[in-house]
Amino acid sequence: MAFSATLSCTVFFNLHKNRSRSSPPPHPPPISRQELRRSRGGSASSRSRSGRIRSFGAMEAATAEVAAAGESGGGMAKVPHVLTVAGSDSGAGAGIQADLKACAARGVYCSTVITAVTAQNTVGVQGVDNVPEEFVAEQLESVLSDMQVDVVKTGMLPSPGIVRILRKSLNKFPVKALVVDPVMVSTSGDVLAGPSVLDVFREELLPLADIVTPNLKEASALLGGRQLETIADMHSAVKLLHQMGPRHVLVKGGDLPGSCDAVDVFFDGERIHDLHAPRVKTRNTHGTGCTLASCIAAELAKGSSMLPAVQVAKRFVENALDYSKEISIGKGPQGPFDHFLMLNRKVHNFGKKIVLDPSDLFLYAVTDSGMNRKWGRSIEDAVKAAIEGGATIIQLREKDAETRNFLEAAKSCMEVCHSRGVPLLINDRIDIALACDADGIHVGQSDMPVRTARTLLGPEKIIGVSCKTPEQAQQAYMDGADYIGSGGIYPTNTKENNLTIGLEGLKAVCLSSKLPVVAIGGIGMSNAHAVMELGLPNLKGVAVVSALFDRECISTEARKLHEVLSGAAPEVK
Ligand SMILES: Cc1ncc(COP(=O)(O)OP(=O)(O)O)c(N)n1
Ligand SMILES: Cc1nc(C(=O)O)sc1CCOP(=O)(O)O
Ligand SMILES: [Mg+2]
Repeated sequence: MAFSATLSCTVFFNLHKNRSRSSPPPHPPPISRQELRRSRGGSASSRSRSGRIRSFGAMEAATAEVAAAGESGGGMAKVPHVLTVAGSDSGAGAGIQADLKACAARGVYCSTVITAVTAQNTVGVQGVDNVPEEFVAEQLESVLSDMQVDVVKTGMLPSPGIVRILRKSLNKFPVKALVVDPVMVSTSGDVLAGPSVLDVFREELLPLADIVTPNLKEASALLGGRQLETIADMHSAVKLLHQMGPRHVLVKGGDLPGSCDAVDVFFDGERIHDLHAPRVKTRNTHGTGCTLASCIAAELAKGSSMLPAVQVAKRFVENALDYSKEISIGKGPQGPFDHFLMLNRKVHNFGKKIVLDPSDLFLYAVTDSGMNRKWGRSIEDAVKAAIEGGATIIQLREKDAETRNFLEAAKSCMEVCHSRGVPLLINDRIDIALACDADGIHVGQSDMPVRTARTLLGPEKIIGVSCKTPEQAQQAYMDGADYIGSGGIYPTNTKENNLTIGLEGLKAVCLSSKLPVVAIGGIGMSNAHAVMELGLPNLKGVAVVSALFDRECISTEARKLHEVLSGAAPEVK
């Protein structure tokens, strides 16, 4: 493997070195089979007519090595692979860049054949430079001759010649599916493929397509300027487009006037499906067409059939738009969205606090639904009062709450906590933590294992784990927990059948782990000082339930406890 990687880099470097943007060399014909054969067995590189060095010998050797490893069952797995044949968008919202991001987000490898380079931003398209047709052919040959492409997805095909070249390549190197996004006009209204392309597009490409995905304007152009203003018009359009040869048609109704849903119409040659989705209100829609088509291609590459592929792709785009509503890139009317935001919300962070500061454990307030009910308080009001009194971190421990109520309360508490700069953790329920985008969770020894929780939550979330023994404390560190909750320090009525480990047990846990520790169980005004007096460097605070929430005035109790912990006031008996 390492050997092939070295050779591949050499090939890239040699080609790259010899291509200067300022003085483009005359383009040589695509690599011929003969040329490849000539170079076999000979030197590791050969000089083409343009003077560029091509390391065909090296490339062949590398290919042979990989093929041999595959044949010998060397544990190599075929990765689903989409090749996008499209234009580059310098603003990276659409085109090749959107295709790469969409495929990566869907877990599919994406190679690229660039047909044109656009100078583009959120305002519009400032310039277009088509890649010479021979060089589009060369890119196609390079990828398709080597890389086991499953699905080809097309975007901007700016000249009839490029469409013909693509058709020839597809005849030479058949793939499982062809997804055609007939990009003609950019979202800003700039023309990316003129009327001269339309005929050859209809005649040469659509008959090969497994699906074509025009928006209303593109469908209208393909149908000779037919007016498409209603869903009934879209129904006629899909049938007419189907007669041009593609096996499936998806006409996207995003621009349909007066509809509150985004309705796309799908036709498989037999049945029409109206695919409804709620319209996401956002400025960040640049690149949705490219992304949708790439996601369809990605799902097909994974082995999906067409309708499920379209449905998954639609949901992905909706989700990405929804998650990206708040982002602002560029000054123009239409911004790009973020394909990875739903995976990496915390990377963006939007100014929120994300990692645990050990001093956050100082006065750790853990809620209890029974106590709030008893005192007639909402969880949100209880949390507000605890923070007002000085709580430094909140855990929602709602053992008997119904899921939907818990989630709604958790969302409100997130607002309360974040507006006050206090982290919010969820006890036990990773589903709730994910759904409300909490700062993390607290798990016990019989809850979800820390490693699994980490995989689900990602590297930025806080994970606390309960430990009663030194062994558990060592394991918590190895599993990647952020802190330890250790108890019960004293007997408690809040948690049934809880083992009391005492101050000695707490000391043993603290000494056997490098993690910050918070003490819990039966702690209140009368004994908090004794706990902190142990003076262990990683003992960072106390966690309390009843001492705050089973009292008449939560904020007053929190304030008094804070003072005791700070050593600013004498112990209250
Ligand atoms: C800070 C803190 N420490 C310990 C616990 C107890 O968690 P667990 O052992 O999972 O028990 P339950 O709270 O789920 O009953 C905690 N919640 N918080
Ligand atoms: C939730 C919890 N965990 C404990 C442990 O020992 O791990 S003791 C406990 C209950 C703590 O409630 P109070 O502050 O009312 O005693
Ligand atoms: Mg638990």
